[in-house]
Amino acid sequence: MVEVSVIGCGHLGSAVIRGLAKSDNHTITACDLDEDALDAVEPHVDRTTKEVREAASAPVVILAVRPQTVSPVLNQLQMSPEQTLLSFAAAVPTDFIEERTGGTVVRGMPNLAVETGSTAAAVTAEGDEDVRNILDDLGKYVVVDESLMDIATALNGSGPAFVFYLIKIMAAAGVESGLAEDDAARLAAQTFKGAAEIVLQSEESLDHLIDAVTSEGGTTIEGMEVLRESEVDDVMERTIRAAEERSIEITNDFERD
Ligand SMILES: NC(=O)C1=CN([C@@H]2O[C@H](COP(=O)(O)OP(=O)(O)OC[C@H]3O[C@@H](n4cnc5c(N)ncnc54)[C@H](OP(=O)(O)O)[C@@H]3O)[C@@H](O)[C@H]2O)C=CC1
Ligand SMILES: O=C(O)[C@@H]1CCC=N1
Repeated sequence: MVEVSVIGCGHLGSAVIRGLAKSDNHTITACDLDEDALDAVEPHVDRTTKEVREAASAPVVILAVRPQTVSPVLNQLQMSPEQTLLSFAAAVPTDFIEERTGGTVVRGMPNLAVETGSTAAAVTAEGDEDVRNILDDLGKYVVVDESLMDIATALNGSGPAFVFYLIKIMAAAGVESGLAEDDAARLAAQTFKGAAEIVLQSEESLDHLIDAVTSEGGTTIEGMEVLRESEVDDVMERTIRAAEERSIEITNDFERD
């Protein structure tokens, strides 16, 4: 069992808690100022607290508060170098955190799929065995240089929102043609999941996989023609860039502090 504290039990923190609870490998302390947030995660944790200092003793402390709340939380968090502070706060540089904690800092950017143990995460270091176990239980991760955390934040951190939007558009087209909403939503979501699984498991290129779906004289070729002639490449590029630029902007604010 790895003892872990999660500070901030909002959207991400509560999803981390539910994901870790499913793996059954962790003793979890949940910390938040908000009583409702603690009540919501209470069935999945061993202990809840409103006091940051009570969450500070675990070997791994996960920081899942909003960027602007990081500094006040760190002011109350007494940690030592053998403990790891695993920060999931977007755009908060490692240096900024290291200057304010005695703990060993690992910066990470997961996404909401921590909930199902299928997150895509970028981390600046693998950390010790406890940290690696936690990351493994939450999904898959890659180790990247800190300079790449802004693009990771846009791609895999914000990414689920962009994918949810695409699922919504595809499902809506199905409903427009007569599918029941539930059926359309399931077909669209399962199609994303299945396609993603093929990409992860196949050694073929994405162009090869597109070809494999595109039967001669069939349906896909018509759809692909519309897609290729559209502005979707530019739109998705701009979507990712906008999120990346915002991450850089927030990072710069921290570096000025
Ligand atoms: N949402 C996501 O998909 C992802 C989020 N992140 C990062 O995770 C962090 C949290 O994001 P998200 O979960 O969306 O935000 P939320 O606002 O949903 O959650 C933050 C939680 O922290 C609580 N909080 C505020 N101050 C303290 C404090 N002093 N001590 C303990 N808890 C406190 C908040 O309470 P209250 O609301 O009362 O202030 C809230 O419950 C951010 O830094 C974000 O960049 C990273 C990857 C993905
Ligand atoms: O929107 C945000 O700022 C956070 C970071 C990545 C996902 N959510």
